[in-house]
Amino acid sequence: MSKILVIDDDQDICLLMNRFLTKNGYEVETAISGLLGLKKVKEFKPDLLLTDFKLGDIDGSEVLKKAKEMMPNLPVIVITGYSDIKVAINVMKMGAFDYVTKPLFPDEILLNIKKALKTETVNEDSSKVTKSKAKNKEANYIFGKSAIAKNLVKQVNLVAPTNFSVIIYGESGSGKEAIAKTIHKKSKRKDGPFVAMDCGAISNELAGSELFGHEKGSFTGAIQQKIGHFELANGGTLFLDEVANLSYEVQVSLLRVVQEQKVKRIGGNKEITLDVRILVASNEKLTEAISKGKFREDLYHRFNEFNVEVPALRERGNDVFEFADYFLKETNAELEKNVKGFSEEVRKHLLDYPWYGNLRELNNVIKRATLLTEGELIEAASLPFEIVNHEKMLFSEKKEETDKSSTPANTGSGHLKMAASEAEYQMILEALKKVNFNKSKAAALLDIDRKTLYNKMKRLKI
Ligand SMILES: Nc1ncnc2c1ncn2[C@@H]1O[C@H](COP(=O)(O)OP(=O)(O)OP(=O)(O)O)[C@@H](O)[C@H]1O
Repeated sequence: MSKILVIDDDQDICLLMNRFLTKNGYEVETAISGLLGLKKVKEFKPDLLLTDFKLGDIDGSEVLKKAKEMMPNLPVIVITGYSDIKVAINVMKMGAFDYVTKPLFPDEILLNIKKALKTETVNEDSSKVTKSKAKNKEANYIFGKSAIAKNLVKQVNLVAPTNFSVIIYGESGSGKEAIAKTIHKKSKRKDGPFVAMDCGAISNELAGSELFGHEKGSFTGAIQQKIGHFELANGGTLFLDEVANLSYEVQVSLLRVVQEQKVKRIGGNKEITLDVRILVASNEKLTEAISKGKFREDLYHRFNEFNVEVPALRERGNDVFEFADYFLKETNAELEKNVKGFSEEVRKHLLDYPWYGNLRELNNVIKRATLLTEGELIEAASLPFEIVNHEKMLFSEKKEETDKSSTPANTGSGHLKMAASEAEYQMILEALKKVNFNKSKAAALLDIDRKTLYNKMKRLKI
């Protein structure tokens, strides 16, 4: 029976999740603060951690970091509000398995939990699993038809058959790992292992032994021999995601291993000869990391035999529909549903929204919308408020900025009614944002009843 720890400062959510997950066959523990939660990570040793981001004491990123220090392979799902999508992107960079947005839908959480528990982490015997997963993904890989996508395909096809190291740049969630897998699958090494390591998620102390392995007893805590990722990837490809996060000392050892194509486990004497192709990814330019003193220039030159830019989803134009159809098909299969497509209004939002979290965000939005859809088409009502209203919210943010620099004297004249509506619009939007778009809470904050709030939102087209 898998063990799940739920951390949420809302007692009711803890209670509900406990009941729901227990009913679904999990052993559950809950904690109502970050610090209590961390104590339970140590004692309960969960197989999965589900944590809210906004906790009473420390925040979700702190919980994630500390929990990963204690249990590096623990999958962590973080709960955020949709208005905090940038928070979600950051926790993903820090090694969260996934994020879910509020309001919570138990079925969606269950789906994520099952996926997280099924995904095997790279360890001594998992290189085969990684191999077969890469095969599946390649069959379903969507390239898109936009000019920018065609250019990406050209670059991938060009570099894949060579033995070049490649730096893959791209925003979070844009598909860097998917590109790395594709390069591997199109290379002569395709029958060898593809091993991925997320350098953003791992502490400095552990990064060395994850990469190079260690012998039993080589340091306190090394209770067993560990085979490093280089050895696991021998004969295949090693993908180092967020490579600029490795400490300077680890970078020194990494350079030596890459240059000599030989590795010694920490505390060991035997040299193991390697044949490993290295692909790395970063969402900041490594040249910038060099100028900040975060990344070694010699290592950069080793890796920079070729580089590939994965475009942001917002730059791919109509490709968004191809991805959306693909994610819908996948979700239909997963949920045994038969949602046929998207309404015209939804298609418009898919195209207009800036997708800060790229393909990962699109995938999550489509999953939830599919779950909520009972008819044949996904309608705008199943999309998050922030996506449907993003233009208004952008406008309100811009307006806030201009308002800060304006004085009553220079704001010009206007109609009194318009000014009153505008003020009302701003106050309602602010209140909604403050309470994560919970309408009951927003009504309480504004000291009006829910019905009045609904009417005003309708009139003001919020
Ligand atoms: N071309 C593609 N076709 C279908 N799905 C894709 C494609 N590229 C990426 N995905 C999906 O989008 C999600 C994000 O992709 P991926 O993990 O490769 O992004 P990333 O840039 O490596 O993210 P991060 O910056 O967080 O490491 C994954 O669920 C992946 O399966």
